Amino acid sequence: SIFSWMSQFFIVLLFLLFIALLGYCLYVKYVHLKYDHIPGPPRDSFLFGHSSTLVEIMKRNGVVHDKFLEWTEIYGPAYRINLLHYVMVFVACPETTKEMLMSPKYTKDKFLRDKIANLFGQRFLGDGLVTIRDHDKWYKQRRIMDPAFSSLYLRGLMGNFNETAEKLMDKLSEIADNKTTANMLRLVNSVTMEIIEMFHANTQYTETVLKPKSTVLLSHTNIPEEIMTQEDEEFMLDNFVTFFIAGQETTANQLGFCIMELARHPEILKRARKEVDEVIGMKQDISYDDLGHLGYLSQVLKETLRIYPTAPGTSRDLVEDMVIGGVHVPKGVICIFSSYTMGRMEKFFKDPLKFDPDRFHPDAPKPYYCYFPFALGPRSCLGQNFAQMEAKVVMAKLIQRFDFTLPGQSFDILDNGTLRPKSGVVCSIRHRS
Ligand code: HEM
Repeated sequence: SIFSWMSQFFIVLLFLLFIALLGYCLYVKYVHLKYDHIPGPPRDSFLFGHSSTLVEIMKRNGVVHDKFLEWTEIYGPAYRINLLHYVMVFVACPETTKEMLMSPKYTKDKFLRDKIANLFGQRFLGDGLVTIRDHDKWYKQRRIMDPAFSSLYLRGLMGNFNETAEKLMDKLSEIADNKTTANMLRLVNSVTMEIIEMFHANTQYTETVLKPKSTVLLSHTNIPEEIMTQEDEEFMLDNFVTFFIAGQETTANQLGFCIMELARHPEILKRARKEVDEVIGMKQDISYDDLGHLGYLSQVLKETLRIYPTAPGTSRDLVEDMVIGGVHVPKGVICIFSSYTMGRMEKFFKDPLKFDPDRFHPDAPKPYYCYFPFALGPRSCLGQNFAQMEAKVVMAKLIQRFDFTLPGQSFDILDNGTLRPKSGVVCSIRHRS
């Protein structure tokens, strides 16, 4: 009858599923055998590895990176975590960081980008420049984008940076007059949002990037006209989205943390203010050359990203066996590089939780592959200079005109993939006396 036929069918199906599951479990076991010599915390479960510890931290709005830091301190510069048949190795070894990030051989890993993007951050959705993995395709596109971030173009954006930051100053002026408080994180978010919109609308940029046959483009990149295709243009449109995600919040969050730390450290604020007064004085418009003279403010911004790297790390596929920090790591794992972890290790930065911009004094030794808030090497941040110019203009104007204090709030981090100040940095604002 049809019933016995169906029950037979289900029995066979169940049997096949059982075999498939068994096969998969054996494969997971094989993966464990292959990589378990790499030190690491005990697994929560055979199949799901360490994920329940991490999910639990995320559920209570904790910072997973603090767990990664703790594990690095316990298990050393190459430790392992598992999820299903995937193995991730967290690297806190400067030599390996140098070797893997500086070479195009180690491509961005597929797994983290495709499958659990939410676990480690959702900032790099889409098929834009951040997420593309194929080296040749990426290289071609990056060469097309580069001129839009050249110092020539960035110089031309100073007017926009000033104008947008000026709007924030108007709002702050009103807040100071009314003696109310300001959610600084929200306010700087509207600045970075407006700037990135402006950047997209900017005709020079549109011409450079979207009109492939423009002479500007060709002279800057030496790309023969005929290799620009319809597909390239679509790709560039994807990058609009990417730039929003990669560039807007990361910069706003950096500004938020920076304001938070300056409000917390009046002596550092005082030093930054002295420099701003010397370089800019009472001037309203900040010039490109002024930015070059704001050395201490640059140090403050760098130190902000050491403790609070708003895009905390990056990852690569290990395509060949390697010895990392004395541990033999067979190829096939995903290597995770965390500027958050390395930036907070006593081994690399003495008294790591102390906010001290002098670590980045021009005479101080440069951090050796243990500080990379914009990643490193060929896949490093394209918007780094853009972001730091923007941040400097906003900070310089703020310091020039206002006093700000934090009336009793937390300094906690909210980890949403990108890191941001949990409290929103609510400040009392006064006109400078
Ligand atoms: C403080 C602000 C910023 C921080 C901390 C930051 C950080 C980073 C990091 C860590 C990466 C590497 C990502 C990865 O390996 O997956 C990256 C890539 C990238 N960022 Fe930024 N970023 C910032 C601002 C910006 C801005 C303002 C833009 C654009 C206007 C931008 C555009 C990009 C692009 C296009 C890439 C991909 C580069 C490539 O792979 O060729 N970023 N950024």
